[in-house]
Amino acid sequence: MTLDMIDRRGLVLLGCGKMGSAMLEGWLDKGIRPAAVTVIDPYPSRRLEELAGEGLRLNAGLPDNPAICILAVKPQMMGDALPQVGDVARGDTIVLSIAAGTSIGYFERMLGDHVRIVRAMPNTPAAVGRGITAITGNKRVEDTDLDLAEELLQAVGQVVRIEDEAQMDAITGVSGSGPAYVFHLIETLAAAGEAEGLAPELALQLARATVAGAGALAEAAEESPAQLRENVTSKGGTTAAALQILMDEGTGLPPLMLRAVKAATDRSRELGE
Ligand SMILES: NC(=O)c1ccc[n+]([C@@H]2O[C@H](COP(=O)([O-])OP(=O)(O)OC[C@H]3O[C@@H](n4cnc5c(N)ncnc54)[C@H](OP(=O)(O)O)[C@@H]3O)[C@@H](O)[C@H]2O)c1
Ligand code: PRO
Repeated sequence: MTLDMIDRRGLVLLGCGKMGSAMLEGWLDKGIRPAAVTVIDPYPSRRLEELAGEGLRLNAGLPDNPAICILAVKPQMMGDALPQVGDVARGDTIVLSIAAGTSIGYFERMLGDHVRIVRAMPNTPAAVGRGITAITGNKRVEDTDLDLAEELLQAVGQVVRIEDEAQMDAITGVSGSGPAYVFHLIETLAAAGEAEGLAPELALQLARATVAGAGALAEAAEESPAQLRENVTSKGGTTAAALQILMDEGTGLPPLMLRAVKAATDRSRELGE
């Protein structure tokens, strides 16, 4: 129903890079027609040009009062890019920003505090419909607006609603940036396999399938991640030998992950200053 309404009134996407294009593919998959989408991006990808051949409006004028306008440019580019969609502030279009660190207050100052603003933090597994996005809105946003944003974002994965915008920084540090930590885990697990004598392609295949399989099991199983870890760990066996290093309170993953997530969270706060 909601996606029908978006399809009818139109969706504007400002910035269609890694995150914008990941979400766009999900929306097209869910049945939003290319003709309902307007993309503004100075250097469109080949894929966007292909979609323009199917009716997507590329760097064209804005539709009259679109249902939603998604802001997906880098935080540092937002000030330059935003005037291109300033007209959406005249209607009742929902403005949904996915920019890290950039506060609702910033958009209220730039567009006016009468505008319905939703701030969201998605992640790139959205490209395969397995993202998770946190959302929150300003005072102008009504429940039905959040329902619309939620339905749109559910097209690319799970959605959680939060009350306190300040939590967005930590959410960015955990799930927004988190896929990169997991990809780095794959890289380092494969490199460690190579160091133990495995061929590079085999090491990468093992590491990739192990992380993907463990992730799927963690999501599907009723047991906690701690229990699933214990299920792998035989007393006096190989996993216990590795976990002694990985779980070391002083030098293992716990202090390292604390520092990494804190660095991302702090950077999100800085971007908002
Ligand atoms: N990537 C992620 O995992 C992720 C996750 C959550 C949130 N985010 C947020 O999503 C936003 C986009 O990140 P991204 O990783 O997708 O970056 P990106 O790949 O650089 O995408 C941004 C896009 O905006 C375009 N752009 C630059 N200036 C513009 C302008 N004036 N008007 C319209 N478009 C313009 C860029 O074009 P050029 O490349 O030609 O400059 C690029 O295609 C950021 O605010 C980021 O904080 C990203
Ligand atoms: N990518 C963006 C960044 O690195 C925001 C979360 C993931 O700033």
